Amino acid sequence: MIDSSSTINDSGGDTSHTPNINMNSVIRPRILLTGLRRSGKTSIQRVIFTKMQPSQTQFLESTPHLTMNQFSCGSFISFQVQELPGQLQVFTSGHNSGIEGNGGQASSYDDDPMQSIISGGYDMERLLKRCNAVVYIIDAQDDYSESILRLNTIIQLGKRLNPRIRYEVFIHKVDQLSDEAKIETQRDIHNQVRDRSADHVGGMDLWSSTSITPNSNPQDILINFHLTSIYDHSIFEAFSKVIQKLIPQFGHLERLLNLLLSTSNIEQAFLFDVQTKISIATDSSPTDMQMYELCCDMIDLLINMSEIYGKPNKNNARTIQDDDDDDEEYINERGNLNDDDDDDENEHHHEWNIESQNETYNENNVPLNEIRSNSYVNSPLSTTPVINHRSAMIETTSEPASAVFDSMSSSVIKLTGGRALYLKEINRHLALICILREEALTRQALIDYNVRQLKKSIIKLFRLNNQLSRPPMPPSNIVQ
Ligand SMILES: Nc1nc2c(ncn2[C@@H]2O[C@H](COP(=O)(O)OP(=O)(O)OP(=O)(O)O)[C@@H](O)[C@H]2O)c(=O)[nH]1
Repeated sequence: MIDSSSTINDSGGDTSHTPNINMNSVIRPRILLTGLRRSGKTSIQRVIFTKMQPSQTQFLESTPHLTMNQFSCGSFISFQVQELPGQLQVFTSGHNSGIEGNGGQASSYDDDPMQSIISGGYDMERLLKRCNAVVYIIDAQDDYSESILRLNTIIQLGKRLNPRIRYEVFIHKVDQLSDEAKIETQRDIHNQVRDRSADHVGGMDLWSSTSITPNSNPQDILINFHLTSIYDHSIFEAFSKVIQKLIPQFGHLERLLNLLLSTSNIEQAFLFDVQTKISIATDSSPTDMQMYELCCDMIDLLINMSEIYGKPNKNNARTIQDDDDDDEEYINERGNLNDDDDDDENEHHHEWNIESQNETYNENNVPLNEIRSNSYVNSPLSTTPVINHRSAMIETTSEPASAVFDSMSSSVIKLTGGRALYLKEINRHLALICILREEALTRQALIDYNVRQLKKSIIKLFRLNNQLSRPPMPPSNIVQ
């Protein structure tokens, strides 16, 4: 996805807009991603959003400047990730409300067009005022006392400027730690952050109301700790939790999934963004990490099998303009419901029933005619990070949404141990994955029906949201 219309100023905020891109009207939560240098900030983004192999991240170079990526999943979720470089001195002594310098590294940027930003300092106050969540990365393999000090400084500043910020602390690179060491490290970091926070308020322990389970009192600090690594699914799960808390519709989605569970004899349900494998919603039961991993593997399996054995659907030949259009068609055209009935049959036979068409593809497997007519880059549906005009500050990649994930995509996998996984496409970017007992599949027609109703409800929910977030159109009879 990417919105190529905005530029960011030294504080990372939007400063200009082009009028014709829908995404500008969509609420876009901001995540400030920070931590000491080499803690793993860039690696996390690359692994989640650009499918970089974890082992490749060791060749990443240090990020010298503030970067901003904008992401969206379907027409549903859109958010910005601002990565604050680790090597910068965020707070200089005697001035704790802004970033004054760059920790003595200005000289290395003397010829850099970004110099004014670096030497002029990032406006930390503005960054914190405008962000919804701070994701703070602590390298668990390193001595983390300095990192905790810095986190605490940010928390104190944020508490004053924007008490509603959520702090999501990723205790990162735990792949090298034993299970006991992980728990011990988490406890130690939690205690240190709490103790330092208590020091700052004159010994008063705000943490009695702080949280791992955040309290609703706006004066409280909303802080959560996650054990993460790019070498397993923990980073996807942790980032999913961050995103879920920022999605205004999450409560509605959770209720819809709960309803599906209770009516269809399903144990757990996830709504996944297929491209990133971020789960944007789950039912309210506790997440089973093993099942979460199986769901991620199921997405990979389905996409890989479809790419090998499937062919792009004829329906995909039309240009990708907006999922809203797709959604409307889905709701309005009985034909699509019939397609779903075909899907059900497809599930039984595990076929990748995608019709062929004559198209030219680029190296990313994107039909060229689609690129010409409406680039994925500007599609509000794509998950692809898009570059901004201020290219020195904006990271970009161009991974298109999968050309083979469409309304025909569905699968049922029976696991050993009597359980099964059930996957169904919701829209071009979202998949519903359910975990259920194999016996529940004897009533698969009921499940299919309920899933179709769920799909319609989700599409309507987000259509409504999009309508509400768009500025009202001026009456057509007014001459401007
Ligand atoms: N073992 C392990 N190494 C990791 C993990 N995540 C990142 N790394 C490694 O940590 C190193 C630093 O990663 P980066 O992503 O460049 O760190 P950064 O925070 O962006 O660094 P700066 O740009 O300098 O602030 C790389 O060698 C990564 O391969 C992880 O989960 N486990």
